[in-house]
Amino acid sequence: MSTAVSVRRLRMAYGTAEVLRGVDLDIRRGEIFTLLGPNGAGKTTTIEILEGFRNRSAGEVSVLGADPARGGDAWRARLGIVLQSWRDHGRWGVRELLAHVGEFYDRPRDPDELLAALGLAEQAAQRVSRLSGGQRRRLDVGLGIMGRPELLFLDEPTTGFDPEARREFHLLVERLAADGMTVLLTTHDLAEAEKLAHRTAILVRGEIVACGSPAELADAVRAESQVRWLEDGRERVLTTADPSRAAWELHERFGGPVPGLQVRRPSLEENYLSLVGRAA
Ligand SMILES: Nc1ncnc2c1ncn2[C@@H]1O[C@H](COP(=O)(O)OP(=O)(O)OP(=O)(O)O)[C@@H](O)[C@H]1O
Repeated sequence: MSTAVSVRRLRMAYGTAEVLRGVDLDIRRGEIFTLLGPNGAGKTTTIEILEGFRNRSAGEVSVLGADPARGGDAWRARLGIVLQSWRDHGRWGVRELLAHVGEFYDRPRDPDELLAALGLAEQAAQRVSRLSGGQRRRLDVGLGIMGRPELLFLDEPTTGFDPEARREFHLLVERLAADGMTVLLTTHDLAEAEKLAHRTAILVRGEIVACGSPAELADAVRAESQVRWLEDGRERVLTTADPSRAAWELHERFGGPVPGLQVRRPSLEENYLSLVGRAA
């Protein structure tokens, strides 16, 4: 499979503040890739560099075969960019706004087909300012994909969504990827990354601390369990990547059942938080 995005040793500083410290990434065509990390990790900075909106301090970046710092209009037309929110079109009608944006592209989508795919057919004539938050976000995606982009950037697309709106949004992103679009999205939400992404990179303080498929990430993140037991009247705690072996060794040492033995495997969520905490 060919590569949509390749990033090597990407560094970014705002003045003296180092925000990205040597980021490496490869995103394949047709992949849903999530950049996951806490506030201030550098997610928006990374995608702004990939979109060509921000000049990097150092490193090599290729997006759809071009360096974003030198990408021209033809290159930019192959990207779909969904900003955190378009706020300034409230007075437009929903269909009217899509049709208007379509005029900027050579091969725009049909606005009515797109409205149906977005689940917004009933809102076609409504003013943008009257949409709910979830409907608004779906329209934002519609605006981003009107020109049939090869690569879609979504910056924290589901912030503020209720579970139903989130599920519908995920289905929409999955359909787009199934049609061959590459999708790069940022999120704070581990569950979202786990559910939606083919692969996820966890960014903490400008460094990738783990990257892989949900299963690979679970292995990387679910690294440590706690083994507890009672010895000499006190509770002992051992943190280990191999709790079965630790329990077996204790069993050997005690020559039988281990008093008060407990093995606790933290949830992926707890481990993600501890990974984020450790790196910070
Ligand atoms: N234009 C700027 N000038 C100076 N510092 C900036 C600028 N933009 C972002 N930063 C700083 O860079 C760091 C990374 O910000 P960025 O917005 O990339 O993080 P993020 O992971 O997207 O965070 P969030 O999840 O809160 O959106 C933060 O410490 C932020 O304060």
